[in-house]
Amino acid sequence: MLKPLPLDVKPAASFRVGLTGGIGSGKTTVTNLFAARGAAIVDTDLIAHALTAKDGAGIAPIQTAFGNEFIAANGAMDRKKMRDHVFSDASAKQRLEAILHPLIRAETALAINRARGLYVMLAIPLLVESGTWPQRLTRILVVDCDEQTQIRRVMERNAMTEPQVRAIMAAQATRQQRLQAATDVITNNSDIEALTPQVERLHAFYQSLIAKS
Ligand SMILES: CC(C)(COP(=O)(O)OP(=O)(O)OC[C@H]1O[C@@H](n2cnc3c(N)ncnc32)[C@H](O)[C@@H]1O)[C@@H](O)C(=O)NCCC(=O)NCCS
Ligand SMILES: Nc1ncnc2c1ncn2[C@@H]1O[C@H](COP(=O)(O)OP(=O)(O)OP(=O)(O)O)[C@@H](O)[C@H]1O
Repeated sequence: MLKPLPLDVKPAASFRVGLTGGIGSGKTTVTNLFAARGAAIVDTDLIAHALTAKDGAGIAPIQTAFGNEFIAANGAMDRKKMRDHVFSDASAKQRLEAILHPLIRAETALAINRARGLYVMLAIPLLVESGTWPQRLTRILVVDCDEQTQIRRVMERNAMTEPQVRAIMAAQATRQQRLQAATDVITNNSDIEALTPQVERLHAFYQSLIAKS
């Protein structure tokens, strides 16, 4: 039985876990398990989605830079169309990132200030790729997954082909680069049940580090 969540607790400001992993490695699945144990999750993918939803701050600059065809009828960014575009055109990806990354950083800073829980866990897909995140984090937790499993899970979830998934993976750090940057690793090659003991061990470890600090 899990203890009631410490929802009103201001987290230890200096203790920040950055969680990363390749596309489909299981970041969301793992952060949900930490959230259930009282960690405050700030998920930069969710922030990026909100910025590109109808009336999000990213919509007007994206419309100007990419044209109306990248805005869906409901006013949100057409995600599938943009995904196909940016992962086959590196300069388009750079233009999209130049619009969204400063907005994501600003919203992330606000979300960290609002966060309540035992500690803050920041889910950042491009943590290793970014020059700035690693030095702002206390721990770097990598969700590691072998490439075939990663590809299979994304193909199943997003109805994508293997070349499409591989094009996204090619735009990301390699598995090796992520593992080199890691202070902690969760392996997600088998079933969801295999994640729980790994999460519980690290959650206890993080709390012990906070208690000592
Ligand atoms: C390219 C877009 C349109 C694809 O949308 P889609 O709904 O298919 O994917 P979603 O946003 O849920 O992201 C899923 C995963 O794709 C990968 N990914 C997304 N953006 C990037 C990127 N710029 N470079 C490499 N991988 C990326 C990450 O592994 C991420 O977890 C979208 O991801 C986007 O707007 N990206 C730019 C913002 C960004 O860099 N986000 C990631 C870091 S917060
Ligand atoms: N251990 C597992 N067993 C079975 N399915 C899993 C497991 N871990 C994750 N999945 C499934 O694989 C897919 C990808 O997982 P998840 O969304 O957690 O990854 P992610 O790293 O957050 O993805 P993205 O990079 O696209 O944001 C999801 O459909 C999820 O339900």
